[in-house]
Amino acid sequence: MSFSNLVSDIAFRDSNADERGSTISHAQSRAARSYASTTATSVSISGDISSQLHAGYSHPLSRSWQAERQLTKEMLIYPLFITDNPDEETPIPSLPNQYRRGVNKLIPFLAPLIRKGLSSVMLFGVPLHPSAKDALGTSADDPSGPVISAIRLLRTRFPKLYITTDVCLCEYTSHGHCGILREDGTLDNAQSVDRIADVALSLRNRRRTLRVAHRVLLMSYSAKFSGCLYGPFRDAAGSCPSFGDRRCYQLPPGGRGLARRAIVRDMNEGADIIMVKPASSYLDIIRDAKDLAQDLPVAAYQVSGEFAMIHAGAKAGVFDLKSMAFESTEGILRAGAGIVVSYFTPEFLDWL
Ligand SMILES: NCC(=O)CCC(=O)O
Ligand SMILES: [Zn+2]
Ligand SMILES: [Zn+2]
Repeated sequence: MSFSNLVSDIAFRDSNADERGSTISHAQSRAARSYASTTATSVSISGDISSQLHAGYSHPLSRSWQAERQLTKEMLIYPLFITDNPDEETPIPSLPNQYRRGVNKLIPFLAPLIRKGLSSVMLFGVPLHPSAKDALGTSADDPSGPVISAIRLLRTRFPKLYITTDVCLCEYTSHGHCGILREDGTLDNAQSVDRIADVALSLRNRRRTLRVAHRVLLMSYSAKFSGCLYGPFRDAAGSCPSFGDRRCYQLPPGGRGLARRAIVRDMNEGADIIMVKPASSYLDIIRDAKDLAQDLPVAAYQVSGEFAMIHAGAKAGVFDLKSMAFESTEGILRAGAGIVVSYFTPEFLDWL
């Protein structure tokens, strides 16, 4: 009889001990309870089993072993806002410690972070000149625009830095929506997808297709929910819609089924990474993504509103900033993410 058979046999006998009388030893009974409590939830167990869990949290190391995944520096992607004014460095009021920077400010800012272990950034373009915005988001693929200039610079100066770029039109459209609109103000999906694909190609220096451009990894914002949590980002990026909202092209917060369908669709279309955003209010969706896309890394974007809330809570004395930053991130990892896009990245590089 194998050990597990033996234990399950004991577990069975123990669970019926009240009626039949038990002859098993205390130690056996504990093993049996432990087995039963993890595998046979329908079996009711009498007696005090709480103390046997204590070993798991009585020591910092045994506590750390309880996590399937520990946060490491490599999991973090740091979002950056790049403006078209090369010398700019302006704090973003609603996004504590975050700045809009021009390309001339990037190297001095990033060099110390890279020394501390920063491995990846996500670039967002923030054109400040009103002339940079039109209905089609024409400047999104301007070769002299801020993002493409920043990519060139970072490639040269930090060859090991993993550069990711947001591909969207909202920073470049006069109406602030993420795609191309029809005359009645609704989103023209087919035209938008074509345009966004062109922008993606331009970020990869006009290779024929992204797939031909080897080593381009496609991270899909598969499960992007509409809602309140993007507010500070829109301040930062100047991408607030001038009318309406994004509810017709981002998921409704209650729409778990739609999110699951979007994840499966994107997986079938060849996404390399599935992203869920926001993160903390959508932990079930992160878990869904990990279950549905088992062979793909899952990323979670702890968005600007989540970051701002944690700062606001800490400032109000509700909790300690560092403890809360870790706790929220642990929740995101526990849900299933292996990559976290986070404005806390510079702090984590110090804390980890
Ligand atoms: N594509 C970028 C966003 O959707 C905004 C994220 C944020 O609010 O930080
Ligand atoms: Zn966006
Ligand atoms: Zn957008």
